[in-house]
Amino acid sequence: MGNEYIIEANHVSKKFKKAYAINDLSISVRKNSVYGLLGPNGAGKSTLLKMITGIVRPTSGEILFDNHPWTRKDLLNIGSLIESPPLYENLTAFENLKVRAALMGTGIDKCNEILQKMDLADTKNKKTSDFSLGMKQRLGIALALLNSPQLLVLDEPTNGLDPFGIEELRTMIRSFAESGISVIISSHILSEVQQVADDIGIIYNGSLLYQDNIDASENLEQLFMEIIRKERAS
Ligand SMILES: Nc1ncnc2c1ncn2[C@@H]1O[C@H](COP(=O)(O)OP(=O)(O)OP(=O)(O)O)[C@@H](O)[C@H]1O
Repeated sequence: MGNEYIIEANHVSKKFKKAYAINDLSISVRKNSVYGLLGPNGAGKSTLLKMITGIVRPTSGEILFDNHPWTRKDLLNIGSLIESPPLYENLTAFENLKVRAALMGTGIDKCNEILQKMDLADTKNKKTSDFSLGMKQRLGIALALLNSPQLLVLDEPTNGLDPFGIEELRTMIRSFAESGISVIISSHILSEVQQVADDIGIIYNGSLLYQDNIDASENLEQLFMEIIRKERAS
């Protein structure tokens, strides 16, 4: 049997000037699972995800990707959508994918397959400047899937989406995990994470306060509030 985890962060810290955004934090993300990263504003979620995707370098500690120390090469196996999707607004969805595919040496067939998978196949000649927010998010994820990653990192992917868009994305995220892609998703919308995640981690002030499996019967809101309140009071 291979290694159980796609990502393990061991005692990772990130200091910006004088303050720690992440402070001695350790998490483990199981393969083929959806991991929900929760925490209030400013908790350090984005900073952690940026370290996993190589945008920010840890000040100390180590991140393992599939049981070896993270290196830039691992980015070939990581797809990410952090902040807004990097789109050429004057191009169509297919053209956006084609540009990225050419850079990565990926074939056109893959672009068509992903357009289909992300429910964008019928956008034809529409420029992405005319896309709805949901379509733009889906195209952002499509771009992240182009290199057939083992890990998909999504930072607040449902921000600004309507309930239909959120539901659609949830179904897609579940299907990724079922097809062998591990997913890390950050959010501060608890109900949304509860419906999609297998495991959750709650971070606050740069530290991990809680990590466990989650199921529908759990009162996540109560758990979250209790954990954060207890920490604030200490
Ligand atoms: N480039 C930077 N320079 C200085 N401080 C930063 C930088 N990036 C993040 N921080 C600080 O690190 C802390 C954590 O920020 P981060 O964006 O990771 O939190 P978050 O949990 O993603 O918050 P939100 O839910 O509001 O997006 C904050 O105090 C933030 O001000």
